[in-house]
Amino acid sequence: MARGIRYFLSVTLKLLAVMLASVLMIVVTRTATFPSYQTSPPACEESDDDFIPADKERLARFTSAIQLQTVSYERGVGTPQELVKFSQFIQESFPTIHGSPMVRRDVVGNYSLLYRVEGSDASLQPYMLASHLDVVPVAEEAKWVAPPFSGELKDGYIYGRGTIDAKHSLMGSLEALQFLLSRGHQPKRTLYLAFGHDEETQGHFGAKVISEVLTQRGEKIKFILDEGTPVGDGLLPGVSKPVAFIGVAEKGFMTLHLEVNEEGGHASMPKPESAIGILSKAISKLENNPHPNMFGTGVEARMLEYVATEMTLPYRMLSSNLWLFSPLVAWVYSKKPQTNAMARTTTALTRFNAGVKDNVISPEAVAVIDHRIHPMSSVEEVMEFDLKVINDPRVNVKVKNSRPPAPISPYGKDSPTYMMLQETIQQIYPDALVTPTFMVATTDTGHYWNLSNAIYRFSPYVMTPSDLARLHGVNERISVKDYERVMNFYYHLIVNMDKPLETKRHGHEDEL
Ligand SMILES: CCCCCCCC/C=C\CCCCCCCC(=O)N[C@@H](Cc1c[nH]c2ccccc12)C(=O)O
Ligand SMILES: [Zn+2]
Ligand SMILES: [Zn+2]
Repeated sequence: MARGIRYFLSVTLKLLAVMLASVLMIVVTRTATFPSYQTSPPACEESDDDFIPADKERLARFTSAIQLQTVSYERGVGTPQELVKFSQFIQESFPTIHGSPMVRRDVVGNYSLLYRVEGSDASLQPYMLASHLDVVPVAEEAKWVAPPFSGELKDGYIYGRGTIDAKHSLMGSLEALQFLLSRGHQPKRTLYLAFGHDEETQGHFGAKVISEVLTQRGEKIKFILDEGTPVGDGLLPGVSKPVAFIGVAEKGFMTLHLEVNEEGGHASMPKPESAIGILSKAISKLENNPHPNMFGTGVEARMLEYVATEMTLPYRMLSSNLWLFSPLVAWVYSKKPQTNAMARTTTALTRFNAGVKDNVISPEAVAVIDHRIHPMSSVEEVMEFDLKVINDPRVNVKVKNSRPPAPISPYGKDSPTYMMLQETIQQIYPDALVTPTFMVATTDTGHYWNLSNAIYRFSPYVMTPSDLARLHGVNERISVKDYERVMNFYYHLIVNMDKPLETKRHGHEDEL
């Protein structure tokens, strides 16, 4: 009997050792031979005629754009006079665009702007460059090193609300178009510039109406590029080179209104549970029971694989073997808010209101939860999860607003449009790696799904970890060098869109 057990143990141990050795071999082989998704940057053909300098005039125009306080506060509550002034400012600042017979300008939804630049080849599908006119309000003004609506130049940076969100792309695309038109260039492919006026409050009166106008015109758009993820410097652990993140998808969202109604009364005779207590327990349960970590099931895994060969060895090993290490990477990602946002549906408690007086038991308590839904989950799944966690019929849960995660746009070598975007980025950032990702925040593109199946979100400026807090925060700024890159990025993009979207290099024909 003892011999039998010994024999069984020794066979089991040998089997385990063989399995371990095989796993190790697979890990080592995959790490050593993992394919590179990076392409070398296109040859540089740039001449002086082919470059938009951030000269005095262009910088002055950008400063003026920042000085107009086009703030959006709440849904439907913006700054109409400033938006009108901004519109006039754009008309005066870009006379070549506005005087061109190729350009049609429409004011949509009272303040949003839609430009159509007629291409010479009507058989080609138009494409669209999007941005927005509005900005978020300023808080903590005293902490700014320059007034937030000054557009002041300080140590090589332009400071002000809107510099990276998103007047850089609005002004940069207009500068590029003006530069091209003033050189007598007519694009082959028709292009739209779409500037919503209320993106910061979800675009219900801007982008949504732009989308309706284009739908009425029967327009199908080849691809859409909106504001989005930047060129990260130090944002991705294990990569020392800059990484340009192209947002090929976007999380969904669900805003929940939670309400508890109980009997109020005199504070001297409380019941064991109050409306405030019941609601507090419910939201505390939600905070303590995060939605499942879904890392590895979506684009975030591809993001790591795209840069795997460029990572330092430990990260390279993990990223080229996600079949094995996904749970470990998922755990690491869950440790920091900005990476956790990529791993799961997040739960943010954004509002909590109750009570009117110190000695009155409040009959009512309300809270708002802002969920951002992982691209591989759904509105329904999130709701079901929350109700199970709360598990209390006294808590009334209502959906205020929701949007499912965005469809995933084509990416990689099979998508000529994505590859054109990648090459354009490399023309401006030759040292950067390029990788697909998804946006954890939402953009106006949520209103454009019916117009195109190829929607990308990218902002061509560099962002370091310490810059993350500037977005919607204090001391928002862009370097002069980056603003110059923004203008030249759009310039190259417009030029590249006139070349066949092919092709030999990637083995695909353009289907229009
Ligand atoms: C490992 C990391 C890799 C990726 C790094 C990426 C870093 C991210 C850096 C920059 C992203 C820039 C995003 C800019 C766009 C922001 C758009 C935005 O803020 N939209 C709002 C829309 C909104 C307004 N009210 C509501 C209510 C409910 C849902 C949405 C909104 C937003 O998403 O909050
Ligand atoms: Zn924005
Ligand atoms: Zn914003």
